[in-house]
Amino acid sequence: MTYSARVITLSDKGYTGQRTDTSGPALVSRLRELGFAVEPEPVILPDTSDMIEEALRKAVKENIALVLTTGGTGVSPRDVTPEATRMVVEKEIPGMAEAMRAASMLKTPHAMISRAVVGICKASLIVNLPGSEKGARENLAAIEPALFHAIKKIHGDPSDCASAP
Ligand SMILES: Nc1ncnc2c1ncn2[C@@H]1O[C@H](COP(=O)(O)OP(=O)(O)OP(=O)(O)O)[C@@H](O)[C@H]1O
Ligand SMILES: Nc1nc2c(c(=O)[nH]1)N[C@H]1C(S)=C(S)[C@@H](COP(=O)(O)O)O[C@H]1N2
Repeated sequence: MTYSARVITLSDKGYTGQRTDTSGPALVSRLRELGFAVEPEPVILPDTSDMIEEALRKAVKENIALVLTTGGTGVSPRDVTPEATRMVVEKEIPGMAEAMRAASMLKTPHAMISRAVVGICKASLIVNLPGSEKGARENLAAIEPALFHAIKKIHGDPSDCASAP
């Protein structure tokens, strides 16, 4: 089974062309390696709550199985990705967000600043990742071991959890 995926980059500088978005393309590339049918171009938006919420709802409506966001998880005044994500998700998966922070703390103490949220809306798993390419890659790597199992369960796989790889 091939699952669909979309990457959404949240970056004021990326949106206005002041910075080249390398985090979005890095995530697209990793998702492709993992076997997702991922759209080649990341969606780039500014750190604006309404626009983020709208983009997430659109992805849910289109039944995108995995939506990765990168950026806006920190504590800068304009960082609103977790709040916008919470407006959309019906269930949070705190363990996945905690796993990302725990693994990231082994890389940098700044990891504790990320307020990333992971949650589900209908058939979509939404994962917030930090903005830097390094942070985005490392956080995704932390949840990769449970990613397909989570997505299969979201899509109603009735198999026994204990027997799943
Ligand atoms: N989309 C991106 N691609 C590449 N590097 C990024 C991206 N977003 C952030 N970074 C890097 O991560 C660092 C921390 O990200 P953060 O979002 O706090 O920066 P920022 O300058 O507030 O970004 P922005 O104004 O674009 O939202 C940035 O200084 C930059 O080096
Ligand atoms: N694994 C990992 N997690 C990380 C980082 C990193 O380099 N590696 N960067 C941290 C930093 S510096 C910040 S400010 C927060 C939030 O980043 P964001 O505001 O760009 O989303 O993510 C953190 N999480």
